[in-house]
Amino acid sequence: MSVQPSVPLPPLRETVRAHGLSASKALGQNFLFDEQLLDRIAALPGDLDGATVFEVGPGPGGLTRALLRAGARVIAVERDDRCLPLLAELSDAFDGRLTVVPDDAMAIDADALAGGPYHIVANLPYNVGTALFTRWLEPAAWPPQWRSLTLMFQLEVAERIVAPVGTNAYGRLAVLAQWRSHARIAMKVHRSAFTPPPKVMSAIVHVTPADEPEGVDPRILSKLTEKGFGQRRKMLRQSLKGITGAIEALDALGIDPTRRAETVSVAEWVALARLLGR
Ligand SMILES: C[S@@+](CC[C@H](N)C(=O)[O-])C[C@H]1O[C@@H](n2cnc3c(N)ncnc32)[C@H](O)[C@@H]1O
Repeated sequence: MSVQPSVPLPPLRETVRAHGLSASKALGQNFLFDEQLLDRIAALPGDLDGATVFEVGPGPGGLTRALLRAGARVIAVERDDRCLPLLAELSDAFDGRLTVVPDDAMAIDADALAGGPYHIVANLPYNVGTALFTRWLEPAAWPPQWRSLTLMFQLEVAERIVAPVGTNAYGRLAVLAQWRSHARIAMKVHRSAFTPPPKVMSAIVHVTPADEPEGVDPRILSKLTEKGFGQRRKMLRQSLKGITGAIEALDALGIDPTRRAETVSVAEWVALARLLGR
């Protein structure tokens, strides 16, 4: 479905030029202007007609326009006040379906703002992208209030999120993203699609909640992987020795303590966390 604005909007590049908005490196700004690409990204969460979407960093609003065209109600958090007049025009053109929160996304409770089920869609600023992502993966209650995450990362980060065990990219991010979620790279995006083009390639990761393994405290899993991958070249008996009971748990599960964190599968980390939580 495609909902057109009630007031015709000029092409985004023109709006940006008219407002004299230039990209700020400090705020991680790389803008997307290609409407077809933006519509493809907005289609990744599935049918958004009438759905609520939380967007971090709308900037001048390219992705926001695509989400609104897809019929979503959008709540967008933007730190850069220079973008607010452009976003206000967008909200008017789409009959108030866009709410802009001028704040730092790190200080925002998205669950409370959305007030019900919602999707998260964002071309994330690289400086807070991973911190926001791990926060969305770590709620105590599961399934979370969000129904899907559709997030643009640098390709290297996206590869770390979906990495299988035993690969160089496999680490804490992969375990946190995979132990109770399905995570996949949905689309690679060439650097030339952005203004200005970043130095590296990007990719969109799509994540949906999966069933949660029983009897696992997410805080224990978080601690274990933090220690294990914090010293990834060390043997487990060394990297995990600061966690009470961890060496005994390795033994009880038949996990060789001379192995390294990157050889421990997601299921093995989960089993370790479960045993330590008893
Ligand atoms: C990569 S740009 C994406 C802009 C736009 N969504 C697009 O796709 O063209 C990242 C956006 O996040 C904003 N931003 C950076 N840090 C932020 C933060 N902590 N909280 C909210 N927005 C932030 C930037 O101002 C910028 O607009």
